[in-house]
Amino acid sequence: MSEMKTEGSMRLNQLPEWAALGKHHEQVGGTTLRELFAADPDRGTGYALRVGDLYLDYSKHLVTDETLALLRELAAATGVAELRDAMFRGERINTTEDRAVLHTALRAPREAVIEVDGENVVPAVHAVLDRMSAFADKVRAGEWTGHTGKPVKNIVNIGIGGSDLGPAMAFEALRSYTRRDLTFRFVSNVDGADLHEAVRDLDPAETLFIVASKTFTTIETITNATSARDWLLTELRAGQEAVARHFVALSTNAEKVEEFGIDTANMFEFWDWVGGRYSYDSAIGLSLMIAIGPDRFREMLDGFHLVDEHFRTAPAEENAPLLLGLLGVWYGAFFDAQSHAVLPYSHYLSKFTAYLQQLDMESNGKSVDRDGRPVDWQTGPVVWGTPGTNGQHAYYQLIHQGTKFVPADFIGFAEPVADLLPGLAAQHDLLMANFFAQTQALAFGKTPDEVRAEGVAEELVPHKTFQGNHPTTTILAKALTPSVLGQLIALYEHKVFVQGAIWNIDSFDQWGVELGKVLAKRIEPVLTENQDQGRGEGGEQLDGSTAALVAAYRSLRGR
Ligand SMILES: O=P(O)(O)OC[C@H]1O[C@H](O)[C@H](O)[C@@H](O)[C@@H]1O
Repeated sequence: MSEMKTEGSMRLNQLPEWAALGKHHEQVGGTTLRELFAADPDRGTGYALRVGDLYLDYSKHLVTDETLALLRELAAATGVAELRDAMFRGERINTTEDRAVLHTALRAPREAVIEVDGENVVPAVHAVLDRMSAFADKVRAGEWTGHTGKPVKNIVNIGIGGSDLGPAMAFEALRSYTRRDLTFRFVSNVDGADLHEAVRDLDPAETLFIVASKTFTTIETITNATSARDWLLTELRAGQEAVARHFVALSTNAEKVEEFGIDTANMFEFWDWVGGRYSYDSAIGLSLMIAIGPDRFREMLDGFHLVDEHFRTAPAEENAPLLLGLLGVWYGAFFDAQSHAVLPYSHYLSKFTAYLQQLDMESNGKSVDRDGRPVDWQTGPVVWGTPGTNGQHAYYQLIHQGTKFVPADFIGFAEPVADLLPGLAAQHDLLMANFFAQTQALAFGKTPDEVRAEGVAEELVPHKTFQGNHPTTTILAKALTPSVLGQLIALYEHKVFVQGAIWNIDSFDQWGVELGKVLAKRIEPVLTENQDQGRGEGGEQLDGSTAALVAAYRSLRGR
């Protein structure tokens, strides 16, 4: 780490490369996309990249060749490539937790050698994948039976954050590849309603709970898992001995798994160098593997690996994660963009943006640099969005005509999924026509003169004018396959990495989630016990607002 360029050295906004971008922005920041396309009619093909199965169009961005060159110089000056190489080498680049960051090892081929503290981790990765495969095959074959001897048919993943969003998102994304005769549910919220709705119509004798938690200390997950165990044992009128057939664990913490009562023979392991939000291609993906089968799961891993290799080796000019990362830095720093929309035109990607929220916002929602100094530049954006075309009839209005500047990614597929009901595939062109039309409208808008030419009354002209100039990336692939999903996720993982490297923040810790956890623990007894309402667990005075809210809650509950 000591050779990292930015550590302890010049701050991002003191770099000459930063100043050069600022000056460049003053010169070209007002240039419109209409002007850029008029100046270069080949922009549509020139500003595009192919990575694996992904076609990535970045022509509708407010950049010129010079902007891109300056941004790449910034990446060079901030040591993005050096930090990337350090990550792939297994160095402890997560400095605040003193950990390596090696989600890329989870999809490395069997013969690869990646060392952490002198030990090659790849054999262990594949050993777990093999165990997962054997288990998934058993469940899929109806050979994994419950306590009463019935084959398991319902799989309920209990986890939260990275131990939920990844498998839940990928299950949804790859639904057409899943075993439709098995039922999959994902429980995350500590609100009992979540587990209630997940199990109320299930036969416990046919239900397998997968308790997914990296730490196995997360209160929501342990609470839900305990309730699930109580439900199962009560319903089956069985004792502790039934647990082994109905509960498996995905974790890095064997001790806690055992403490919970799950036999470590039924535990699928991963490692502290896998961050929660980077973990669904680890053992955390077991529910997905059962759903789509080990072969499809491995295809997905190959998709991830393909983009890992691209990120590691492609020259800066053609490096897609680098490009996407730099574009976000450009808009955050010089256009004051506060948010970034991700708008998939696939219903199967309905959880994709929620997944990216954790990936991006938990990684780059930081305000001190790697040396603990406050940053005085924008870091991670608010990531948001839902699948098209639904958003078009809801919040796109604000993107088109509001006062906010919202760069957006549009993700679409040339083909509908294979198993749609007869006739429904014909709707795909309509979906995609919307997909193309939206980025067109966002980029080029409609001028007042164009509105007038349509005979619109003068007083309505300002209302019907579209300012345009809203930048978008379009990502197009032939179909949403397991490999393509892996490629997409790796693309975003590395984009987030690039931005964190440039902003000089630790993208791999998440201290910001801790305070709320601690306070919830202190407040809980005040809600449930006959305790002085104004005081927390330790007898400390609660702040006025919280004390009043607790009093209102207790009164509503008759306590
Ligand atoms: O997998 P677990 O250890 O249960 O953690 C689940 C989640 O909760 C934590 O609070 C972190 O904010 C997340 O990064 C993590 O994915």
